[in-house]
Amino acid sequence: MTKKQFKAESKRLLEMMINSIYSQREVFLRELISNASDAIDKIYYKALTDDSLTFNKDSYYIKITANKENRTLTITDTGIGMTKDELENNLGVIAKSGSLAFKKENESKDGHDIIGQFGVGFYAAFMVADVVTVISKALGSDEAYKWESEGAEGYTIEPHEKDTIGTEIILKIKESAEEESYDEFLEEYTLKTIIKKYSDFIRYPIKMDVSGQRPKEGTEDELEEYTEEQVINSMVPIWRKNKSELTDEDYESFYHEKHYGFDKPIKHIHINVDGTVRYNAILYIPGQTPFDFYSKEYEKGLELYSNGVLIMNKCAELLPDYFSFVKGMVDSEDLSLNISREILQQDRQVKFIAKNISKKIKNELKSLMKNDREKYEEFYKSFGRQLKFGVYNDFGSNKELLQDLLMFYSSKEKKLVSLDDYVSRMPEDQKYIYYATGESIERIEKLPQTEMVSEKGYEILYFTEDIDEFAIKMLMTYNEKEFKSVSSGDLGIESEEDQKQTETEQTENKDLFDLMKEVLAGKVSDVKLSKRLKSHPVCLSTVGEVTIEMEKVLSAMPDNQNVKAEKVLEINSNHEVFQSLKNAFDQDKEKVKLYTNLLYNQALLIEGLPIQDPVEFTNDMCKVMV
Ligand SMILES: Nc1ncnc2c1ncn2[C@@H]1O[C@H](COP(=O)(O)OP(=O)(O)OP(=O)(O)O)[C@@H](O)[C@H]1O
Repeated sequence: MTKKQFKAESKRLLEMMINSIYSQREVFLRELISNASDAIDKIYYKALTDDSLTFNKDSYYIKITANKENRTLTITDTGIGMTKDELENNLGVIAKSGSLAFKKENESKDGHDIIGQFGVGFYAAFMVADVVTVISKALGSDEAYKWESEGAEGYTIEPHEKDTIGTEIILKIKESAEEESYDEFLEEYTLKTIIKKYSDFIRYPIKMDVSGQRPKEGTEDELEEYTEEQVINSMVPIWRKNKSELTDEDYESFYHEKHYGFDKPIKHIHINVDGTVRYNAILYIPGQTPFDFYSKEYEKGLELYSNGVLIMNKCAELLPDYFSFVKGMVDSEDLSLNISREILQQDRQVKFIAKNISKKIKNELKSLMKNDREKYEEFYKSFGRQLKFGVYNDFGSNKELLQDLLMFYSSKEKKLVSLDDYVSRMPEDQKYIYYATGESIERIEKLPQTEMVSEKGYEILYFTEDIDEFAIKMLMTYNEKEFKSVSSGDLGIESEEDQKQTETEQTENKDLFDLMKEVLAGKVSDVKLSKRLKSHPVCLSTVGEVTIEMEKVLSAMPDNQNVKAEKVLEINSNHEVFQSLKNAFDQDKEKVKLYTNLLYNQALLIEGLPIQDPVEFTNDMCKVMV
């Protein structure tokens, strides 16, 4: 059986190419500049093996010239040029990439990597031009040729005059129609912006005649128009430079130039990886929280370059959510791009890079915490919350990675401490990592529940953010030490003797407590004596997973599921109030009810919880007074 070749309707194919590959028209310039850069690179490669050729970088350039009157935009390069055959084969055959073939023949050895690979970029010119004219003279040839096409209808090739080696591409820019304007592609400002955006790091100068006004010599206040040739691109990407050549100021200016932020970054991280997937990255930890950081509008991501050409403004896949504050860029030669160079067809390499980057950021933050605590605290104030969310999210799958970066306010140190700081100085007899939750440090300091733990000399971590307790619940332990809320039923501190005594007193007063429980039915699950309280008469503790702070957070959520903490009212057996309760129980049961309600409401207030019936509470207070 003979195999038949597929045929393509080339006219339709070209139309499809022109209209459906790129989502933004402006990338036509990126494609043509990349081709010009490839063409110069090819001379460079040839010079490596051909002694008769010398490659003097300074004599190679790309020039962009706009002519508003004729509506032409010309891209001139001093690259390798094309012979008649090459014009036919490369520009006359869709999806034929002379550059890819060249690349295969000349394996890249030193980072000069050819950009073109699909053989389609050139046709992007037809998105903005009615007619495309290519005049080219190939290296080593005496003849030049003109290739011309109006798009789908085909093309012509004829001999042409051209003195120098290289290629000139003349685009006859489309007339603007009602809703579609093409005029901007003849505007100096727009062209400059597009060049800066996509082709800033093309390694050859991209020149343009730029006009402006300047004070006229010999006059006081007269201005004169001038036009001068300027190089628009920065050329050498800072990320390809040697770290030792770069100063902090260099990194800072790059941060500002790229508009990553207006602030002064806390830290930069420069990564050069030459492994299975080669990439360079410059990452920044911003100095200030972006104003929209904790809102839905904030978009995370890093700039993604392939060989110095911008592919994506914000590649979200490169950053995990917990490091979403990181700014910067990644450049890799090893990305699998799709033909529009816009989205990645398979993101194996991106995943690999993302994983590496994450590890690197973590290590850098860890060393910042160790070596420059003050700076780390500054960072933590801005983005610590995001790290805690990171511990909590995704069912805690990143907790191992992030736990060392967490910090909380310490009751003893009166400043932020890490979990490692805490655990490493725990006394031998201390079983748990204690924490207390509340709205503010001042409020927590006054919590009755902290009394016993503090008296024992143990350090307490203060949790003042909504997310804190949730993150810690996800963590469960740190260095095999369990976390314990000072409000939890069993603090693991009470001596056996104390416990026995409490149990005895509890049994002796069983009827009193039963009555109090009856009064508070549905509000608390138990009423009991407490040894944790020193000077305060009452407090609330909780049983089970949901704590009072968690209840508060959950009830403030839009999809409030009415989750309640199981509360226990604890009474200080050494407080005079307990004696009053006992007396009331013997003499006047109504008074027990009154006192019980008062004490319960007081406990709620201490916890920052609302009182169900404030009027009744104030009436009860009055009853005690009169
Ligand atoms: N300015 C130029 N100088 C020399 N050769 C060129 C020039 N522009 C295009 N070519 C040749 O034409 C071929 C096709 O260009 P085109 O832009 O369509 O694809 P590409 O650059 O190979 O791949 P991609 O679609 O990935 O950009 C190139 O591979 C190159 O051989």
